[in-house]
Amino acid sequence: MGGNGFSIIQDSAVVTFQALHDQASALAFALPKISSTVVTNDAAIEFRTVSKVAVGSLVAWFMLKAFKEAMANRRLARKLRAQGIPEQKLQSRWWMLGLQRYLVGHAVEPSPHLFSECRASQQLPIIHGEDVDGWGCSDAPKVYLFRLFLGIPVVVLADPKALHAMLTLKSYSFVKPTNPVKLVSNITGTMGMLMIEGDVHKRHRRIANPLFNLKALKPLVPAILASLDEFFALVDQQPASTLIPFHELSSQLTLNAIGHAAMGYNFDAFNGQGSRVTAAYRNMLQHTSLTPWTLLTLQFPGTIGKIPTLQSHRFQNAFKVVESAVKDMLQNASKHPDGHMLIHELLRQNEQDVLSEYELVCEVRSFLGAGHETTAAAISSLVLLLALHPTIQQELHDEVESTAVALEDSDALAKLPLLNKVINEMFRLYPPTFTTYREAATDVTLPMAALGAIEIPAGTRFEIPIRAIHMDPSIWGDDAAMWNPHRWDTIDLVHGTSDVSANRIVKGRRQIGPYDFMPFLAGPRACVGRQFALMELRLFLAGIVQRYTLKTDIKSMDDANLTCAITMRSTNAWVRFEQRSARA
Ligand code: HEM
Repeated sequence: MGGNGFSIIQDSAVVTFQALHDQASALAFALPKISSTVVTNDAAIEFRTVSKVAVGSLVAWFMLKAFKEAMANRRLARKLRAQGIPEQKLQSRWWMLGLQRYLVGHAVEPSPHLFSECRASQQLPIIHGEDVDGWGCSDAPKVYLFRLFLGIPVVVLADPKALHAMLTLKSYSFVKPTNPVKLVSNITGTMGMLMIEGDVHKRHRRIANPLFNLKALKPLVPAILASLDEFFALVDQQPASTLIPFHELSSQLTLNAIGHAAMGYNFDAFNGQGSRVTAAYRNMLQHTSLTPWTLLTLQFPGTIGKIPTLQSHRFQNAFKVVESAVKDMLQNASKHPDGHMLIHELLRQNEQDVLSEYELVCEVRSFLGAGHETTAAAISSLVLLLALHPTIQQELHDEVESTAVALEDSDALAKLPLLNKVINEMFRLYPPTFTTYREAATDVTLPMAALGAIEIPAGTRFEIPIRAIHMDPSIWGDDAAMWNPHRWDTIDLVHGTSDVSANRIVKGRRQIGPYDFMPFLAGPRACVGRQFALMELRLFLAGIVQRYTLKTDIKSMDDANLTCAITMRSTNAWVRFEQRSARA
């Protein structure tokens, strides 16, 4: 769409909007006069007039506001484009003069950005310059922008140098944007680490970091294994040929595990409806799925967000149940000052009351929320992938058996090479956190490998397309889309430097930088629970392949029905768990 075309539209639209607004304002001023004179004559006519004026004023006010916002977004996008950031082309050409871009962005198109599944395969070509103006595949700057409603520009950023600046060097200059944060705060409360920024975040992180070092985590192993045993007991009740919906059971397994290991709490998730808190969690997670209604409530919290629905009523109830259970957990933990669960360590670290009672509640809710769905998604993908790759599954079984590692020995498990490669390769292609978002808190300069220093105005939104980066052939080679744990035989994870692309292959080994592989993100806001998650996944996976042969009827991960809300996960992980000893 040419710039002139838009100017014409803009000018005539300004006139129209302004006229509407003026008319509405004039009518609104006239309103008292109209009411006083007409009241005795014809009440019905008066009511109709008043209603029309009220509705007209409201529409005019709303349109003017929307128009102003669309214009501000247009100016921002223009500023970004002027510095070389390309814009994704609109697919559809049927809206006059490209007005679509300024009203609904890419929302009405088959676009990688709203409801489409897990995005990477659609985002990748654009990162490489397809469907953007002026760039070819080889010299594409690994950054582009697309539009949301009212033309809000969102910069999709895969440039490692810029990611280094955004996530590490200037991490507090980029905050989490309001809408995704609101969605997550439904689960974690407003003062958990995922939500907070700046000095408040630093204060929380100082208290939380020691909870997740290896010394503090080791005592949790027996509790995690107890949850695995509960899972085994459940599976062993079924005939070996039963297909088990592991996409559901994985959530119950990880909820029990984090309950036992971190909070000393029994969620009893395998037991039918489970405890009230388990049911409440289920309700709350439903509330965070990205339905069009949820998106509208997030976009317009003061109006649509306030409309009471059955779902919001259920959510409020669930919220109260979880809140009061977490308070009980904290109260019980305070009676055992020498306890060795995460919650005891949290209270010990907070002896000086650095965190208020509400902040503590939010942190516990964050650990429960952030710690169970992500790990459930990961173990669900792992089990399905092994069922789909019987040779790797057998190799892994042999590794666990031949080294005779006791599951209790988390240090020895951490050293099993294939176990770690299988987990890494799952995180590469099926990262539970498949994408994340940031917003510039202030005007800030962002260095980019291909474009130099870019001036970023405050309020600019960013998407970090984690999964697309993990699938980029220019990073991982031509077989990037293939699930192959043995690729890690010749990979070096390079730390501390942002860009290794110039020297990608060194002595036959592929160099992967910290911003090429980010299942837990990077920098000061990377996942605090990373070591806990890895320990849990190693225990689960080693325990499961030691005991069972995994089989499935689906043919590939394409049939796994990956869905994306806060996490990306399979909703079709039907797997047979055949006991190895029973088979022999
Ligand atoms: C497979 C499992 C997990 C994955 C893939 C994962 C991934 C992530 C990612 C990508 C982030 C950064 C999000 C962002 O800033 O945009 C994050 C943050 C966080 N994660 Fe995890 N996570 C996992 C498990 C856990 C566990 C087990 C816990 C706690 C018990 C946890 C607690 C947190 C917290 C509190 C944050 C916020 C950190 C901060 O902002 O300082 N996560 N996680």
